[in-house]
Amino acid sequence: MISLKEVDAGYGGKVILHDISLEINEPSIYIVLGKNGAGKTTTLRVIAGILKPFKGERTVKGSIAYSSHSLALPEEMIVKEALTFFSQLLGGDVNKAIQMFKLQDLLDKKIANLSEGQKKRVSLAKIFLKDYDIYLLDEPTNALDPILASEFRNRIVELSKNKIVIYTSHNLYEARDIGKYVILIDNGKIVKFSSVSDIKVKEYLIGIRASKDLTNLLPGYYQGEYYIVKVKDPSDVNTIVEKLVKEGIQIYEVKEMKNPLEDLLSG
Ligand SMILES: Nc1ncnc2c1ncn2[C@@H]1O[C@H](COP(=O)(O)OP(=O)(O)OP(=O)(O)O)[C@@H](O)[C@H]1O
Repeated sequence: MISLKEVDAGYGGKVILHDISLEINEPSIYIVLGKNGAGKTTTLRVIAGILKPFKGERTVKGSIAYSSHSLALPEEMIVKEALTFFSQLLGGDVNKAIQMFKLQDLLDKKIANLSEGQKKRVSLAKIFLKDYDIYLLDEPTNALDPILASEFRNRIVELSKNKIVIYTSHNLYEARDIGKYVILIDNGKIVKFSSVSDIKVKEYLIGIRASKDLTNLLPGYYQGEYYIVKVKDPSDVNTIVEKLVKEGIQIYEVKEMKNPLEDLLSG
């Protein structure tokens, strides 16, 4: 259970979070969205109990796993030593965590010499050594390769059946993919707390790079080598791709040109 009541919090006397109230009881995935500097990490720090509010009330019942933005790893240790150290400190099963994050080949490497993604895997393995009641995950898939990121998201969905997971992200697609609730933070305030299914995005801008000129086939326009089409729902992209393939056109790339979160935050 997490409860914040009229919390102000920040750093060095400067208020960053203004009058934040939040009640979370139901096990589920809550995605915290917001622009850079909006206050997502600060909110997680308050929930984690690392940052004491200037005013208001914080109540949390249950054990907390916190995966911070800054990875906070002992850089001089090799991976195996670090995980053993964490398991001695926190308890838990090192081998399970090693397998979960595919760390077998990295065990004898010094943490300082790992790539960002590899460090992220070690840092996530640390919080999956044992079970917690509440998981606070600050951009957990950032720097993970797409396969690991997808496996990780599946694991989190499974976990959220009986745990509270609060997950910050910049990506509304990721939110839609796994989130049940969205907490939108803007300028240190919670401006929206709703079901993901209630979030309406006006339109998605999709860029298509293809073997032929698409001007006469689809309503849209060129921006560099991408042909831009506007769709109301991400699933419309499949229909468009199928249509183009039927016309014998080769598709090199389909990508999201603008994060729909921008629309959400601009009202
Ligand atoms: N340790 C700190 N000391 C002073 N100010 C800080 C500190 N950490 C964050 N801030 C400030 O607090 C504000 C909110 O930062 P926070 O990290 O919570 O944002 P965020 O939404 O997580 O951003 P991002 O998406 O960039 O991670 C920013 O203006 C930031 O400069």
